[in-house]
Amino acid sequence: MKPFTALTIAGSDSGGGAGIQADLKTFEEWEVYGMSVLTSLTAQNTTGVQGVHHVPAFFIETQLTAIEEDLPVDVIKTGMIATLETAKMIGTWIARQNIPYVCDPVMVSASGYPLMEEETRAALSEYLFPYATVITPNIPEAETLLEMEISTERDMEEAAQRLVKEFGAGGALVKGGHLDGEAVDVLYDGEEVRMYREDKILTENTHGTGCTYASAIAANLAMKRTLSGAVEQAKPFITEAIRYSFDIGSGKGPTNHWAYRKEREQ
Ligand SMILES: Nc1ncnc2c1ncn2[C@@H]1O[C@H](COP(=O)(O)OP(=O)(O)O)[C@@H](O)[C@H]1O
Ligand SMILES: Cc1ncc(COP(=O)(O)OP(=O)(O)O)c(N)n1
Repeated sequence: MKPFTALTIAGSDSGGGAGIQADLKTFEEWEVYGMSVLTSLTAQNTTGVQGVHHVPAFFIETQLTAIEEDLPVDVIKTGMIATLETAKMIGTWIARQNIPYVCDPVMVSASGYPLMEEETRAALSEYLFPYATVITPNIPEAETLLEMEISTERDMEEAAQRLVKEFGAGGALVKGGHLDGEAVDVLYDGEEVRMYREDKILTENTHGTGCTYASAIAANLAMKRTLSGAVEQAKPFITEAIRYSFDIGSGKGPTNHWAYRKEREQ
C-alpha cells in the first residue's frame, strides 16, 4: 500500500504544541505519511520561547536531498524559516518539486518571540510565495506583509486578494483568529473569495493553532482535494482541536489533534 505523503519544513517546538511536532501529529490524524526537515530548534513550552538554535542552511539542504533522493512527496508545508539564506535555499528546492505547497509565514510566536529575521520577511515574496498553492498568514502577518490595517471581514477580503495579486501566491487564506467576534477565515484562490466561519471558542489554550491548521490543509491537498475543498475539511478540524484543547502547562495549552476524529467516531 502506498500512502499519501506530506513533508513539513519547519522548526521544532520542544513542548510539542506547535512547529514540526504539531505538523506531524496533524498528518497522522489525516492518515497521511509525514516527513520532516528541521530548520531551527526552539526551547519552548506553553509559557513561551526560551531560546532558538538555527540549523545551518547546508544541513537543511542535506535533509531535503535525503528525502528527494528516496521518498515520494505529495505536498510540502513550510513553517518557521528564520534566515534569508535558508529561505532562498528552500525556495529554490521547492520550485523544482512542482507539487502543492502550503506556506505558513510564521513571524512571531504568540508569546512575542521573533521566529523570522526582518530581512527574511522582506524576501518572502521573492523566494517562497511564488511557488505556494496557498499562503496562510494570520492578521498581524498579513498586516506586516501588506502594510495595511485589517480590522473587518472586508479588510480581510482585500488583503487576501492583494496577497495573490501583488505577491504572486496561488491563493491566500487570511486567518481571523485575532479579530473579535466569530472565527472567520477568508480564502482567495485567484478566482473566488470564500469565507469559512465558525464560533469563537473561549479558551486560552490555542498554542499551535496556525501550524495545525496549515498542516490539515496540506494533508487534504496531499489527498488531491482542491484548495477550497482542503480548507473546508481543515476548518472544522481546527475548530474541534481548539474546542477540546489541552489544559496542560501554566501558559497557553496546545490544540487537541485527535478531537475531530473522536467526534466523528461517536
Ligand atoms: N478561539 C478560537 N475559536 C475558534 N477558532 C479559532 C480561535 N482562535 C483561532 N481560531 C481559528 O484557528 C485558525 C488559526 O487562526 P489564527 O489564530 O488567526 O492563526 P495563528 O495561530 O497563526 O495566529 C483559524 O481558522 C482561526 O479562525
Ligand atoms: C517552532 C515553532 N513554529 C511555529 C510557531 C508558531 O506557531 P503557531 O501555530 O502560529 O502558534 P502560536 O505561536 O500562536 O502558538 C511556534 N510557536 N514555534
